[in-house]
Amino acid sequence: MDGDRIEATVTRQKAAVAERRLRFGLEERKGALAHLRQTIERRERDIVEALRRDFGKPEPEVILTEILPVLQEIRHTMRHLKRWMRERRVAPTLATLGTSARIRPEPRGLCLIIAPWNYPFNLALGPLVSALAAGNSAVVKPSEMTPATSQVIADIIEETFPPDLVAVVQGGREVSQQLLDQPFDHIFFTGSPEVGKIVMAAAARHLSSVTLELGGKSPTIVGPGADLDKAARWIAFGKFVNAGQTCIAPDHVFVHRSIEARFSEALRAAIRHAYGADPQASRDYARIVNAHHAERLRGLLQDATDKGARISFGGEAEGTYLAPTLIEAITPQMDIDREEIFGPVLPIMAYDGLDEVINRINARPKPLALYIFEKDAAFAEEIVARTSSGGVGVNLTTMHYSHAGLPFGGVNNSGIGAAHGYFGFQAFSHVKPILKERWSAVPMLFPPYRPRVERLIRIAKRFLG
Ligand SMILES: NC(=O)c1ccc[n+]([C@@H]2O[C@H](COP(=O)([O-])OP(=O)(O)OC[C@H]3O[C@@H](n4cnc5c(N)ncnc54)[C@H](O)[C@@H]3O)[C@@H](O)[C@H]2O)c1
Repeated sequence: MDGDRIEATVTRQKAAVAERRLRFGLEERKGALAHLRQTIERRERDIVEALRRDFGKPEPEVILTEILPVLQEIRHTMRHLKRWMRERRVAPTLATLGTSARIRPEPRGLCLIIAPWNYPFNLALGPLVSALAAGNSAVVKPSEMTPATSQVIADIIEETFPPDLVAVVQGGREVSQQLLDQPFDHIFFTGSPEVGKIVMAAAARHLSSVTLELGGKSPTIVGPGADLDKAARWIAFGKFVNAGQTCIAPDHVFVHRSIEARFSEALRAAIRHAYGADPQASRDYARIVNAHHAERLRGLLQDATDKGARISFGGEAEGTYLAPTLIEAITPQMDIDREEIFGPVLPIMAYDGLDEVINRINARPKPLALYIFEKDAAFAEEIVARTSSGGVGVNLTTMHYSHAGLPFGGVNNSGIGAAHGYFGFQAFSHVKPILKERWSAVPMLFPPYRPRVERLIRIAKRFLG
């Protein structure tokens, strides 16, 4: 799409924003969400097929990780929207006696949603649910790396919404940057921390508010008292679902030295159980999104093994296939220890004392997720208290994403703001305080400051300050 068409799309939406404030109430928003749900359900086959074409995503995985989360977001939002939209009365404080106060969530207005390629359907339409729930219009920019899915998203939106409410703009970096030149009221970006910084700098030009859902290296700690089979199953799922291309995948594992060998064995068994002896032949194992990323991952493995790391499981690669891979003897000199892996390669590092692990985590940018496996609750509590991360999973991985009542997001390098349910609604709303005068005494303190007024001001300071 060229710059003029982008500008025309944005101008048309902008013109409709003011008028929509009056007529896009609870029923209209619920109607829009119900309509979106119907189109998604009708187009389910096309969605499954597009994701298979884009990166061989197994159908059950498409349903579990792409379609279900969006439908769940719609269901949860429709059920609670009335309450979320309600104005909240606030009791007067002593200083504001004689007034009535309320807080009214209002649409931010014109929103831009930029999505990544790894869950291209879920991460484009999930935020759109929250944007519509909060009464906004939106331009959605899906990822150029998943063209078939981006086209299905465009078709679904065209079928469901007038373009002055929701429009899709397809394209890559240049198109994204042209969009970022426009004066959006809010930008909801999901992607890498590097591009997140570009988005935030662009947002600063218009002082657009931002929600940034970013990535990073999410650590996993397996304590000496962990249920090893359970830990292995959850870690294998979280790491190898979508062939590791998951923002909240365990990036690497710290395992207590006393159980290292047993954990490693349990993890291999869990991988074999999920994907068989030859994962390349499994219909349940996805591919790397494209040749560039497959090459990047092979490069990470090569760099690590050149510098002394040992592949203890997997490692086979062909085209965009990369086997579930376990790698050991990682050192800080290796790229794999610095970069977000974002693929099916899991470094396993033995540790002796918890301080060592916590110091390593705290020396790095704050992760999006942190996982702890241990039966002793105090062990997990200590880690939670001494580290900062977007979210925490105890004795599970990735599932905190699916809890509609929890905020989902990162902290600093892993993100700013939160998504999902009420928190997504809030991200796309401005909470506006409205204070109305009834019989306030404050005008008694207005100038001219005669001695009596000054005395009153001093009394006010004594009693209210
Ligand atoms: N926090 C989350 O919810 C979440 C979810 C999924 C992925 N991620 C993160 O996303 C990253 C992987 O996704 P990706 O590779 O698609 O991310 P990316 O940052 O490369 O791209 C994301 C989007 O930004 C656009 N873009 C790319 N370069 C741009 C530029 N210079 N200027 C403006 N726009 C640009 C792309 O077209 C795409 O639509 C990983 O870091 C992962 O952890 C985070």
